[in-house]
Amino acid sequence: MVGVRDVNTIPPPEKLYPPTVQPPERALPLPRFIARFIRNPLQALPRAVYTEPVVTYGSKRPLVTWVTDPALIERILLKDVEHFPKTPLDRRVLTPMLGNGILTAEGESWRWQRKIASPMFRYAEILAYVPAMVEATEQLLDTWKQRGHAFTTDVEDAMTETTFSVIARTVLAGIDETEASAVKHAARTYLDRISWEVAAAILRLPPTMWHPGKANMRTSAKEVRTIVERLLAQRRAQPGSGNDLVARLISARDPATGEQMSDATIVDNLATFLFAGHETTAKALTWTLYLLARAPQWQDRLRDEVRHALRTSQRVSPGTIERLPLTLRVLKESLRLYPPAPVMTRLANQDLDLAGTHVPRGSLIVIPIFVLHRHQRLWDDPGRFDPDRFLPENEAKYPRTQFMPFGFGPRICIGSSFALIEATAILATLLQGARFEWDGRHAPEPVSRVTLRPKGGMPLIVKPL
Ligand code: HEM
Repeated sequence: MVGVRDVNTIPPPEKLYPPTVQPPERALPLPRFIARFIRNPLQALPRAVYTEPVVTYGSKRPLVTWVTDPALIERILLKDVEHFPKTPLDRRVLTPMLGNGILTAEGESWRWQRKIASPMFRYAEILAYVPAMVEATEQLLDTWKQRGHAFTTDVEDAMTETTFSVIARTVLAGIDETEASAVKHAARTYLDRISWEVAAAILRLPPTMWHPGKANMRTSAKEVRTIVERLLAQRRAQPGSGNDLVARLISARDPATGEQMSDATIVDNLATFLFAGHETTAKALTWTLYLLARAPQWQDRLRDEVRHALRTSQRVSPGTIERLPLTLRVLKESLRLYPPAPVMTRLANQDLDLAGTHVPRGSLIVIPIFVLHRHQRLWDDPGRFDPDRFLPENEAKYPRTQFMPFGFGPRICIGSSFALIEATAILATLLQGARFEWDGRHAPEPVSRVTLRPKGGMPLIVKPL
């Protein structure tokens, strides 16, 4: 039986095994594999991927090679990185929305863009955005407090609103509400049907092939890019304004040559930051709130930690972030169990051997982060929620590629500091203003749609404090 762990079998919170995907015992025949893949790609991965280092799918020529061995992942993403470029699949699926920005570009173009943008994403620079992150969260808390009583709400929606509001303030100050809501809606529509496009790419069907939602995906991509183009034009007309990422991208120069980004490249990257920068962090917060609602003792400990860290002040500030080690530990355990970007892909650009498995040139390599983080050989009791795995003395024992919610190597997420600071600031602020409780029933299946969504949303009981 493939499905979500039955709610009735979930043990009490001291030993919490939150919902996961039950993999098929054996690899499924192609038609069932594809049908299940379209519903939820994670449900198509056979159990062997959770127990073996390398598993291939496909009889003559593998359609997919799943790799979950930390040493092999390090080889793919770092040591032999030139033999494992990003895939045509990634480009096909993301380019209509993101163009040739940092996430999708390759070679010299990628290197140059990454060099120009990296300084803007340094930890110290991002700390300056903490007030914007706290303000966006306080706005949400205000609307909750106005209700004056406990209520059930979908925290997935609330977190998407909040992280988008942060991105709007820090990446694109000046975006108005109508445009912001159009971008949010378009990003959701684009991701809704993305599994069709991924499945078509795995089967090497032509990019022109029709599938449900294809036209909507195209329209959504166009809509986002038009809004971003208009905003950039506005900012060009008022040079020197603001400290957001648009202003920084406009003025950034290659330190060696003085070269600046073209408008087309700025648009690609703004679309990338809008898209990659809010959905992922929203999902991290959504799953964390679920875990805290299921483990109220952890929720209390975190609330206490925040109170102490705030000292005499009322609000979370840049200085508070580093005083919240327990909060960070819980966030990491949440990122382990529910990695917001659950899958990464690479292309083998030559014939090779991976732990005794022959992988022909042109093979699609998939690093299923979701499975890596729950691999039977790597983790003790992998399905259990246990933030103490990330006590410094425990964390030091894991190879660098055993826990990698942000990827690894030269293409590691440029926004990882942004995401961790933001998730910490938002969570700490939320815990000061509300309590989150579970309704005793909802056990959402994690569904991969580029980001990891909870099936049926994430209704939780919110009690304003
Ligand atoms: C919890 C939140 C986030 C998670 C889990 C996450 C995850 C990832 C992962 C796994 C990759 C590597 C993809 C690959 O190598 O194939 C990546 C790359 C990237 N992420 Fe994030 N991300 C998050 C937040 C952000 C934010 C906030 C931004 C920007 C504001 C961002 C921008 C990017 C960009 C531009 C890349 C491409 C980097 C490159 O190829 O050089 N991400 N992210």
